[in-house]
Amino acid sequence: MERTAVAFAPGHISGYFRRIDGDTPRTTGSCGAGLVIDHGVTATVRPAEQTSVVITDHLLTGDPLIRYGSGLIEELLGSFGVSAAVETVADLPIGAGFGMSAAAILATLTAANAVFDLGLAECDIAERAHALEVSCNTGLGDVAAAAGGGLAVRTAPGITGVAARMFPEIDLCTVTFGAMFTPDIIGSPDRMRRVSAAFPDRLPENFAEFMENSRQFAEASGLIPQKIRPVLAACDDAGVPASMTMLGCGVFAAGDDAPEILAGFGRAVPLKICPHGPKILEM
Ligand SMILES: Nc1ncnc2c1ncn2[C@@H]1O[C@H](COP(=O)(O)OP(=O)(O)OP(=O)(O)O)[C@@H](O)[C@H]1O
Ligand SMILES: CC(C)(CO)[C@@H](O)C(=O)[O-]
Repeated sequence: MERTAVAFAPGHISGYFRRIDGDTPRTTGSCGAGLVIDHGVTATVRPAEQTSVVITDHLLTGDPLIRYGSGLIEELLGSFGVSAAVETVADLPIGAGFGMSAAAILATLTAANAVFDLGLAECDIAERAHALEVSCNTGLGDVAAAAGGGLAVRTAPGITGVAARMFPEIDLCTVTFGAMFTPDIIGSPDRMRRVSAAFPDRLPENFAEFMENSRQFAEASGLIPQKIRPVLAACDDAGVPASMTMLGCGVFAAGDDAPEILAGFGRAVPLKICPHGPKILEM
C-alpha cells in the first residue's frame, strides 16, 4: 500500500526583524524576535506521478478558501527529485504575517521526508526550508523560528541564529485585516534601510521586553498600516501590550483583556505559544 504522511508545522508572528544579506541562503535571513504559535500548517503528502498542491487557506471571516498550485512546494519537491499529491491546510490567512509559507515548507518537507525516506535530520529539513524561503523572498527568519517553538530570539541569520527560546505561559490573541505582499517589502532596499534603523538595541530577556521592543520597532519602522491604528490605540488605552504582525495588516496582543478589545475590530483569534517545531501527526 502506498504511504501517506501528515505533518504539522507551527506558524510564526515576527515582532521585529532586520534583513541580513550573506553570500549564500545559509548566511542570508534576518535577526529579530517573534512568537512561534499553535496555529500553523498541516500537510498531507502522498507519492504521485506528478506533483499537485491543494491549499486550504482561510479568509478573514475564518471561512475556508481552496487554492490550487504552489510554486514554492513544487520547487521544494522537485529539488529532491520526488513528486507527490500534497494538501496543505493553513490555520490562519496566508500572507498576513503568520509565517504560513515557512510552515507550509516545513510541514511538507517533514511529511515528504517520512514518505520518501529522504533521510533528513530535523536540522537538514530546517536548512533546506530556510534556503527555499530566502531564495523565493517569501520570508527571512520564519523558518529558523518555527523550526523549534517558543518566543524565539534570533541574533544571526539562518537556522543556527536562534540565540534563545523562551516558553512563557501567555494567552495571545490576533486580529487581521489581510495581506501585505512580503516580497515587495523585504525586496525594497529603501524600506529595509528604515527597518534596520528601527531595530531595537537590547535583547529581550522576557515576554514584556519582547512586546516593548516589538512595538517600538513597529512605530519606528514606518511599516504600520493606517488600518490597524485604531486597534493599537484601543489596546494602549486598556493597557494591553500589542503590536503589528510583521508582515501583515494585523495586530497581536497579550493577556486576558486582549480578546474583547480585538473582537471590537474583527475576528479575534486566540493563540498560544507553540512549545515545539514541526512534527509528524500520522504515518
Ligand atoms: N499553506 C501553504 N501551502 C502551500 N503554499 C503556500 C502556503 N502558504 C504560502 N504558500 C506559498 O508561499 C507564497 C508566499 O506566501 P507569503 O510569504 O505571502 O505567506 P506568509 O508566509 O503567510 O506571509 P508572511 O511572510 O507575511 O508571514 C504563496 O504565494 C504560496 O505560493
Ligand atoms: C521578513 C519577516 C518579517 C516576514 O516574513 C520574517 O520572515 C522575519 O522576521 O524575518
